Amino acid sequence: MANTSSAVPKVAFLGPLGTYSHQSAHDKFGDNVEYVEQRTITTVFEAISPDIPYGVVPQQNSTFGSVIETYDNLRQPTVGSAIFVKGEVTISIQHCLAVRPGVKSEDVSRILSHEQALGQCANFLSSHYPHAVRQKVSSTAKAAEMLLEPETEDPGPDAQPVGESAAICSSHCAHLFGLSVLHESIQDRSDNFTRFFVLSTSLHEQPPYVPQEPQLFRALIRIDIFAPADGQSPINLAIASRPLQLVMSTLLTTLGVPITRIDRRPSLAPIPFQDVYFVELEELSGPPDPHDTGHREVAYTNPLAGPSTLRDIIRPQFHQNNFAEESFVKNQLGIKLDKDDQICRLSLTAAGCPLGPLHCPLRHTQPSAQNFQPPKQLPTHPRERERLATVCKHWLRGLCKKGDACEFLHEYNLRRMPECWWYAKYGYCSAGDECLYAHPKERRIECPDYNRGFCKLGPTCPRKHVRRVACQLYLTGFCPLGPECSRGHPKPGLPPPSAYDPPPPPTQKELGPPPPGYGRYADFDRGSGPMGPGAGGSGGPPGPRRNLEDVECFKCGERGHYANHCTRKNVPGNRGGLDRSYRRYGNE
Ligand SMILES: O=C(O)C(=O)Cc1ccccc1
Repeated sequence: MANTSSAVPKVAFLGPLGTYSHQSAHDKFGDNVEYVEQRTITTVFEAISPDIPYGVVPQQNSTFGSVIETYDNLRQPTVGSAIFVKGEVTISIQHCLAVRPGVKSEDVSRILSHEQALGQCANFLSSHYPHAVRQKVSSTAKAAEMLLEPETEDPGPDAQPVGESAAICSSHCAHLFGLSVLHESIQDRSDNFTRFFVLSTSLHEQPPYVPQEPQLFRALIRIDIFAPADGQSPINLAIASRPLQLVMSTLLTTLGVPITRIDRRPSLAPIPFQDVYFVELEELSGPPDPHDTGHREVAYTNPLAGPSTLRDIIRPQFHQNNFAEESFVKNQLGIKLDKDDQICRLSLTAAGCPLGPLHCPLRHTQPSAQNFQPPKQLPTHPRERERLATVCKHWLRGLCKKGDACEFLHEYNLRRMPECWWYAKYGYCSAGDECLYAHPKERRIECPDYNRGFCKLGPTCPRKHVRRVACQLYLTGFCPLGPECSRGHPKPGLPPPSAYDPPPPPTQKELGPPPPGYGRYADFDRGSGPMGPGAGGSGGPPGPRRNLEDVECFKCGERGHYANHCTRKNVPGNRGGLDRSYRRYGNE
């Protein structure tokens, strides 16, 4: 049994002797320690100190779930700073119903036990003792002990008989207290296990039990909001107002190790409906065993220390490079650098860090999303490439309907203006250098390759491709018209390099009349070609200027001037001028 020498380490447990906590503590520590019984789980936590450096508390039952009192104590700030979860032990729980010797089952009107034991036997109690009052006490052994206590209060002469009490405890406990067992193995599930935490004042020291080869490593992480003390930054409140569930869900999707358990209790922070989470992580040393009953040697690893991938989750060490120059820049030059904090691993995930860059204590780098875009595929066809480098002529007039989908540039860029229509068509533009549109010099000469029969550049060739029917005379040997011939005279030999040179700027004489429809000359360009007067110069070849005496004003109907020079502004009719519809359709 317990070693009473004061030199041996002490282990606090939920007493009195005979509890499952006592049994589990003994399973773990054996006879090499002194056991110090405590009245409640809370007092076990309180007892842990340099004098009593270890404790054992029930934590989770396979049937009834978490031991609330333990988790409530795990919320305390001392846990994680002065008290650490250092190990665990799992035992099988077999309850019995014990009574004072001589008490029969029909006399039982009250059943005492720890709330966990009452919960694990709930079905049995409902079916066998439906009318018995269930009373929670601090432990199973305490319940057994209470059966032996004399009635303290005098019930008075008129009081009804209260009946007999029974206790749910282990058979060993019943035997210890000299009780009779009415029913054995009364828990609702035959496979009923409870895990106990081994608490220690030291995170690093091995507790006084023989360490076995651990089969897995676990870590318990508490995620909480700490209440802002007076004078503290209001940032804590800001964090508090953020739902911690978000942190949790992000953690779940981000952590690379299995989360074996999550518990949640109301936070100790004075914020309504704020919870504290306990996340249990597991680092498997081998593949998980599907027939695993949970009885494996477990070592608790400090997630912040030691060679463990768990540490990387809590304090990720990646991306952190300290260069020698940094200290020189900071200390010698006194230049402020970016925060030296670790980079927040959550911020690098797709879900992002729920605390945001303002409230997260770690560094949030913000690489541009552009960095992760695949490079934009340039069109392969040279003509398409040329388009990408050309301002959209429709956009320039505010008429492009394609918006972002337009393959031309939507920006003012004088270097990338589209080609001047007049220049492209006629090889000159009367606006000359004033013209905002592009005047590619090559456009003014005919493509010597095309004239020979084939230009490999096709439509992308900057020079003019003028289609001509080959001159039959020339092909058969001699054309008397020579260069004046309007038909093609394809040369068999390679053109000289000078044939590709842009021509010298045209002289005023060469320019001739301005192209049809161009600006201020537009009125004079309405040639009397096949489309008749007023057909417009756009697209048509420049015709000879009309004699003004032949021109009839569209507005007033008089001859001698165009409508834009009409002085009779108030004449009614079409577009403010005369109604001349009768002329077209007759006078009816
Ligand atoms: O009361 C005890 O004996 C305890 O150790 C707590 C407990 C109760 C029921 C199952 C497991 C642990």
